[in-house]
Amino acid sequence: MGNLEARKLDDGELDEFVAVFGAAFLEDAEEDQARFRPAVPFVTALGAFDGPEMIGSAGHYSTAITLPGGRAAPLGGVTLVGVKPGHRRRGVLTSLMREQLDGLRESGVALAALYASEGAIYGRYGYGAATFENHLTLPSGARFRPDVEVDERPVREVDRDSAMPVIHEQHARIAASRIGWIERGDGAWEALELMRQSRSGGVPSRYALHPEGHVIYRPTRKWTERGPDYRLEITHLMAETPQAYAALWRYLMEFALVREVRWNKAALDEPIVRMLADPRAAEQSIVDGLWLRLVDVPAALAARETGSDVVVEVTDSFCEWNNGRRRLDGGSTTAPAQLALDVADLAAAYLGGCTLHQLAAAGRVRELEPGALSTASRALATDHAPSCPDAF
Ligand SMILES: CC(=O)SCCNC(=O)CCNC(=O)[C@H](O)C(C)(C)COP(=O)(O)OP(=O)(O)OC[C@H]1O[C@@H](n2cnc3c(N)ncnc32)[C@H](O)[C@@H]1OP(=O)(O)O
Repeated sequence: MGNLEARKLDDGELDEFVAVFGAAFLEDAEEDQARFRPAVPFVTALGAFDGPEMIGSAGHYSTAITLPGGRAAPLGGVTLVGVKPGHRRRGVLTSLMREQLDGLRESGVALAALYASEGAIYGRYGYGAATFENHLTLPSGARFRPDVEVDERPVREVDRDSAMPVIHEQHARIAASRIGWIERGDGAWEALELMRQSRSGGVPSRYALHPEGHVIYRPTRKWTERGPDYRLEITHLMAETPQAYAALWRYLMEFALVREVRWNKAALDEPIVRMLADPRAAEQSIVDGLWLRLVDVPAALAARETGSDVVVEVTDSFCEWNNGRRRLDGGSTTAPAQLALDVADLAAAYLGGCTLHQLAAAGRVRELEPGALSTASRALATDHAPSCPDAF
């Protein structure tokens, strides 16, 4: 490899950026343009170059994420990362991560997050798995417990143009109380939706509205010798009350022809599981969701409002400006450290997706002063499991 350089791209380079990302994912060149191009104007696009040839891509959206306590903090939503085949394992991704994290820090963004194509890639850059996704499957017709209250106002199917303004409003209201939810700015929703549609073979979404909630889903139609074997795949389901939530689920579970309802973005503590007369009816499988990076540890801790003065020794080999002792409330200190951990593990516990106790049990947090682990673990724990309904 000649001179490796990673830098911000200008508008004239964006088609090539998409082509590089497409090549990394072994996509068809023309289809890539159609799929991913609409998302590109919303990202800060970086390219890695070997001489004049662009060989790597990485982008990030400027967005915000809801933190425990309800505050929304600016977030770099990292996406479109790829390195062309033939140029891998020579540090190209590392150069892009370097450029991106330096840039985010310079622009004062304390948090970055991404969805990882493979789980072993991003820990080395200080990302920790901060939310988990519950891949949920329910058989059609599964019954609620008798005490579940359903808001009986009707759920109605509407077209996309009628649905989107209502969905935007409901999302904005609900997001403030959901840890891990990402702000949806102008246009970003449409871009994400296009990308998602392309991943599901182009099947268009259907939209069903309740006065206090909505569901976006796609049907898979299948017939067997024994009859219909349809499946509904939820992409978004959100409700402002438990009763509206129950109404949406009942709507989905009473569909004719359908055998199964699936949702790959349910939360770990998704209420539907506890609403069922037979909780075993729900099949659940858990995978990592959003990976989080504390770009600026003191600023990230201050935004999180832990209210804890436990002193942690943070190690960060990729962003060395974060190395050192901090109070959990973000304040600086000269007091001795009570806990020691890597920045990726602090990120894993930051939204409440796992506890410091769980990390310590895996040998990933060291308690330096007796009692400090419990105090700190409680300070970061949350009432609800963080989740993120979006993929980007
Ligand atoms: C947020 C997103 O967009 S996720 C999408 C990520 N993109 C993809 O998965 C597309 C297909 N894959 C690729 O394009 C590339 O293989 C990438 C981007 C994953 C890695 O790019 P590379 O330029 O090969 O990575 P680079 O050479 O900088 O590797 C740095 C380190 O990560 C390791 N690494 C890279 N990829 C992987 C992997 N898939 N699994 C485990 N380790 C990995 C390397 O071994 C290296 O380790 P070392 O520092 O100990 O030697």
